[in-house]
Order: sequence, then C-alpha cells, then structure tokens
Amino acid sequence: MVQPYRHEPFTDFTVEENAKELEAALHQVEQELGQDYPLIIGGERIYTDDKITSINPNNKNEVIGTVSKANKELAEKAMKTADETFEWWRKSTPEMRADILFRAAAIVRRRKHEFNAWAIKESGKAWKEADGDVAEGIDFLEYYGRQMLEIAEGKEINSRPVENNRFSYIPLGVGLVISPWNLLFAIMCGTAVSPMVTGNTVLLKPASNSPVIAYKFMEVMEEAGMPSGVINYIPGSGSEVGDYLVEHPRTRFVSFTGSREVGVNIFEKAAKVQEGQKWLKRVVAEMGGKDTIVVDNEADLELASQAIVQSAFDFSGQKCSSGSRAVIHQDVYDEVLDRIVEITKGLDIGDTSKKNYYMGAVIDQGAYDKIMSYMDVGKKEGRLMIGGDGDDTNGYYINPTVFADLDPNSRMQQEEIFGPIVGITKAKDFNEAIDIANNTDYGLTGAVISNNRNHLEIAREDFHVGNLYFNRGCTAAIVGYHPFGGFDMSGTDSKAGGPDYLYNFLQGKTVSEML
Ligand SMILES: NC(=O)c1ccc[n+]([C@@H]2O[C@H](COP(=O)([O-])OP(=O)(O)OC[C@H]3O[C@@H](n4cnc5c(N)ncnc54)[C@H](O)[C@@H]3O)[C@@H](O)[C@H]2O)c1
Ligand SMILES: N[C@@H](CCC=O)C(=O)O
Repeated sequence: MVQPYRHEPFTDFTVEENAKELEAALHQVEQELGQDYPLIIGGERIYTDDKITSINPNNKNEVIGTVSKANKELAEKAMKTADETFEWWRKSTPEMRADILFRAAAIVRRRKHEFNAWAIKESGKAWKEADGDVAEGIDFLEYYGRQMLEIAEGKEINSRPVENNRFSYIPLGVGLVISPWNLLFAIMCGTAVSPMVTGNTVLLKPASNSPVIAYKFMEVMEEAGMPSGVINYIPGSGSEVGDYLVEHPRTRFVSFTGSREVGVNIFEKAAKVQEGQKWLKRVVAEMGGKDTIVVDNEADLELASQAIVQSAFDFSGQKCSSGSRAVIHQDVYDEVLDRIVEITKGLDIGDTSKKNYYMGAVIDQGAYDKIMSYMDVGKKEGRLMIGGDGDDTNGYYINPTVFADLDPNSRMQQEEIFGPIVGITKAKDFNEAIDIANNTDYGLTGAVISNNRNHLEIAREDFHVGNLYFNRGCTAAIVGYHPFGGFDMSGTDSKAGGPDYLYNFLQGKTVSEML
C-alpha cells in the first residue's frame, strides 16, 4: 500500500540552513556548467554537430550547457524506437510503472536543492519559484503514480447472468510531449510521466531554453528503473522536429503546453489524417492566459493589493496563470492602485543565482524585446504608475510595471504579454467587473477578492475560467488540490494534476464473454 498523497512542502529560505544548502547547490551546479549533452533514443546517447546552447537569463555570458539537436532523421529513429518499445511496454504492469515514478520522486526529493539550482540557473527564477517548480514535479510523480494504481483497479460495470463483462483502460501508443520553459521542471516532468505511467511511450521535446534540466530528469528516470525507449529525449527545433512528429502517421497523441499560436497550429496539423495513419490523433493543448483579479468594493484591500502584486510579478509574470489584469471597483480603485504601487516599489530584482532576489531576468532576448515593446503600447493606452524600463546589458532585466486606467478592450488588457506588467481597469460595479474579466479570448485563471457572499456566488457561476480562486491570488495551483487547465483559447482544459488527467492518455475497452 502506498501512503496517501500529500503535496511536497515548500522550502522556507528565511531559515538560514535552507538558504545555505541552496547556495551550496548553486555552487556545485556552477562547477558543472557548460557541459555537452546528447540526445537519448532507446537509451543510446547520440551527439550531433548541431547544438542548442542554453544560457542563464540572469547572465547571458554564462552557458548552462550545450545540447545535441535532433533533426528529422533522428526524430524518425526516435519514433521507431518508441513504436517498438510500446509493443511490450503497453503490457507492463501499472504497479511496475507507478513504482518508477515513486522512486523518481524520492531521487528528486533527495536532490531537491540541486534541481532548484538548475532551475534557477536555466530560467532565471527566484528561489521560491524554483522550489515550487521542483516540488510540483515531485507532486506530479507521486500523484500520477497513485492515480495509475487507482485506475488499474478498474470500474465496476454490469453483467447479465449469461455474460461476463469487463471494462478496462488501455494506453494509446506513441505520444509527442512538447513542453515550455517556464515551469521547466514541473510541466516537462508531469507531461512526460503521465503518458508513460499509463503505458504509452513518449518522445519528449523540451523547450529550447530549458533542455539541460530535462536531461537531468531523464537521468533520474533511468536511475529509477525506467527501461530504454520508454521516454526518448529529443530536443530540437519546433518547426523542424516538432512539425515532423506532429504530422507523423504513427503519432497517436500530442501533449503540448505553450503559447496559443503554436498550440493552435499543432491542433490544426494533428487534425489532418496523414497517409497510412489509422487513428484520429488526440491533442492535449494547454496554452496561454490573460488572467484577471477582480476587486470588489466590500473587500480586504490589503489582501487584494498583495494578491495583485504577487500574481503579476512572481517569476516576472512568466506564468500562464499570471494575474496580468486587475479590474477594481470604482469605490476602492484609487486606494488599491496606490497600495499596489507602494508594494511594487519594495520588490527587488537581480541575479537570482547570486542572491535570493524577489525577481530575476526574463527568459531571453526575444521575450525582453517583446515585453519592452508593450511599454510603448501601455504609455499610449494608459497611465504608467511605476516601472516601464529594463536593462539587457548583462541579463534580461525588466522592472515590475503597472499601467492604470486601461480600457478593457485595449491591447494591454487583451494580449498575453508574458512579462512583469500588470494592467489596471476601473469597473463601475461588481457585475461590470465580471463582464470585463470575461471579455478576452482566454479562460485560464481568475480571482475575486470580496467579502460579499452573493458576489462570490455570482462569480462562481459566471466567471468563465478553468481555475477560479476566491480571496487569494490567481497563480500557484497545487497538484491534487487545484486541478489545472483553462477554457476557450487557453486550451483543452485537460486539468493537469487532477483526478481525470490520466484518461487523456487512455482508451476504454469493453470485453463481453458469453457464458
Ligand atoms: N496552460 C498551461 O498550463 C501553460 C503552462 C505553461 C505555459 N503556458 C503558455 O506557454 C507560453 C510560454 O511558453 P513558451 O514560450 O515555451 O511557448 P512556445 O509555444 O513558444 O513553446 C512551447 C513549446 O513548443 C515548441 N514549439 C515551438 N514551435 C513548434 C512547432 N511548430 N511545432 C511543435 N512544437 C513547437 C517549443 O520548442 C517549446 O518546446 C505562454 O503562452 C504560456 O501562457 C501555458
Ligand atoms: N500551474 C501554474 C501555472 C502554469 C503555467 O505557467 C499555476 O497555477 O500558477
């Protein structure tokens, strides 16, 4: 019997011993920077001449590692390997598969500070964010392992006296997993192990900004007993390797997490039945957000201000769940706005691999340029309250920025910026605030800060998002507690870390025998 699931506790870095342990891990990881990592196909290490260079966003001159880059031929080799491996892996026992996840969780837990350090180095995260990321990865391993054991028990169905009916779930086949760089450990790990523990084989294409931590994850899975060929590690270009495998007739499903633009493109490509393809591909696509915090006039205004700042600026606003919009009741608008600016003034920003700053740099030059281009848009559309500037001399630093008085339909309040910018809009009453909150193409997360029970119940019904939070911020879902996924253009609402998630990678089979 496994212990009941509970989420991995977070590390308190105000405790000196914990801070010292992370500093030591950062020092250790610094000694290991700059190494060259191969692809892993069927357990075989393959080096290519073409490389992806992963760098530290906080310090562009620091190379985290170089990683071999798959091309179409290697993608084809990986597909063949995964296809062959599926033939026996699909019959492996759920217990054996779940045990691999439990062992992997134990390994990562033992090496948590080391993984935190890799996450900080490769994504520029603050300590708390890296720790949350790695804890969430451990949670996915523990939670999906238990979910698989539960599914394996089967579901009761009826049988008439003359028959013996059985209903069970079987895996789908080879799946392509495409992960983003922002929750570089958690999402990469969770999206890779969920199809694997259900008996599928996987082609893992991590984001090009974060391939090194994904390699470290592969080493953990091997140490935990994962057989060769079950998850194959194939970093590469989205447009070359990604497109090739999305369109491949042997791809049975695609699990994508990333931007709306790429997700929609994958959804369309995967829908086309290719020559020789004998199934309809399943697509899990978890995409972007334009997430709103609504502040009522009957509300704890300090809580509201803290929630807005934290949801907007944690990890520099680079979460699909980030609260990039706040819609505030006119009665309390000025007071909350002033407090948001005051709290924002106190945030520090710097190289998180050197010190426990609140915020580090944004991920790369492309992100920096895109986010900075919105500063001009914001100045035209609204009132700059604080921030608005950045510095990309050594790393990609952008100061936390607040724009007020934005029209709900402005670009600032409609487009996913994915950076440390929050836009504020005034609402005349609570109902209008909910209408504004719903007026984007997205539907991922949202929060309501209110002490009015009727208003909370209205929001429960009418605020159309996959993850709705009351009297707290709109980020930081916990596996097994807050199943995560969005509506509308935020994706397929697959609800990662929820009790139904593994069914995305299974199909139900009924066998009826006459007696
Ligand atoms: N809903 C969620 O759960 C969730 C979670 C995290 C991030 N996100 C979203 O992800 C985005 C940020 O991540 P990103 O910048 O890594 O996104 P992205 O779409 O640029 O990249 C995501 C992944 O897709 C790959 N890719 C790019 N082009 C491809 C193609 N043509 N075919 C196949 N794969 C391709 C990338 O290499 C990467 O691995 C934001 O929009 C954010 O909201 C959503
Ligand atoms: N699940 C995470 C967000 C994932 C996207 O970046 C949260 O709830 O904050």
